[in-house]
Amino acid sequence: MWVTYQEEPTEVQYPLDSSNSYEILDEIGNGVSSVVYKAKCFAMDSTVVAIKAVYLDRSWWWQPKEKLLSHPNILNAHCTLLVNQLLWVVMPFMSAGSLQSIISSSFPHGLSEPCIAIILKETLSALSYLHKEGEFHKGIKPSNILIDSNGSVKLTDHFGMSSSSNAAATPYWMAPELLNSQIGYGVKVDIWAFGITALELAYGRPPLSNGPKNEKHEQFSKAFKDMVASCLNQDPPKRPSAEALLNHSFFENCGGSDFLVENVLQGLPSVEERFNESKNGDGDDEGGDSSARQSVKETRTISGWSFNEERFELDPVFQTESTDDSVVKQVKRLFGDDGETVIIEDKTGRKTPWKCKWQRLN
Ligand SMILES: Nc1ncnc2c1ncn2[C@@H]1O[C@H](COP(=O)(O)OP(=O)(O)OP(=O)(O)O)[C@@H](O)[C@H]1O
Repeated sequence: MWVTYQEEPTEVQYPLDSSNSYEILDEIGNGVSSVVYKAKCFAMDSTVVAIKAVYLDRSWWWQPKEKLLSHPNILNAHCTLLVNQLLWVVMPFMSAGSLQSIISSSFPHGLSEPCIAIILKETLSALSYLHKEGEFHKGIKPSNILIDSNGSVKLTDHFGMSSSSNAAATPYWMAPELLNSQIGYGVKVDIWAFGITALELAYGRPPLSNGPKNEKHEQFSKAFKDMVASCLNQDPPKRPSAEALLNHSFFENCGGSDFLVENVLQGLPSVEERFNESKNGDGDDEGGDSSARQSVKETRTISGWSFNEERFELDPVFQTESTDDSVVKQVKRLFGDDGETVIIEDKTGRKTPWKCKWQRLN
């Protein structure tokens, strides 16, 4: 049974009859296993909603969770319904769309620090709540942070994410421990992904993605660099909790939603215009990690990324300390032989080429 997360227990029940109650208006985004539409709900005075249509056959990691979550920075579904082979997640329409779509359309070199601070603080509030509830998100990235026309920030896509599978995680935002089957992982994978998200908001692209090298790091404050560095600690227990991060000096004197409206949302094309532009443009899609399909020229190690605060970039060198041949085989399978481009294919058939290098340490 699929269980819907609700904003508050409410008397208003969105209709579960797809054919007569909703009219699809526009496609506004897509992900690995879903398409997102802007739609109208007739039974609710033609309220505009977003419908995420999830292909159940491509979503092996989706697992319903029987828990009611309620937090101002978490976007909850109005209802979910089954339409042919699709699961429709009907949710409030966040008219400014995701940060991924905002950045790729209008801020290709990233946002200013005061804007980043507001967005990240709201995201942290949601994360701190989720972690206290014993949940973790595992999909923290700009395409899962949505903004409304009034500048409110909400985290989405926690619906049914399985905490027992790492399949849902996407390469750029994946914490090192998710790549090592021998060690466990927990809520700190969200803190790692939060750190990568911070870098993406600052640079306009996640570290290691394709594109011209951005030298913007000179301009970042010490507080920002320190905050990001703490999230990108290779040792999960050493990463701060979401709650502790909320008290970081980077978030002191943080502005409010009006500041985002003035400095980010004004003049922004509509979410549907942006989506059409991205479809007609250079092939960059809304999935947020499409450039992962290009080869990544850096080197990696199985123990993860090493973060260099001074240079403010990740040194992606994968290494394995294991003498166990099966681990080495797994590394080879994932990363190929030294210097090779390997194609990682997930169960949805999505292929991601990585140019990688790995070395055995012992
Ligand atoms: N409630 C919403 N309101 C407005 N726009 C939305 C809403 N939900 C999603 N979108 C838009 O649709 C795009 C794709 O969303 P989706 O959740 O499918 O992306 P994703 O997180 O990249 O995919 P995946 O879940 O496969 O990783 C978002 O980047 C955003 O622009």
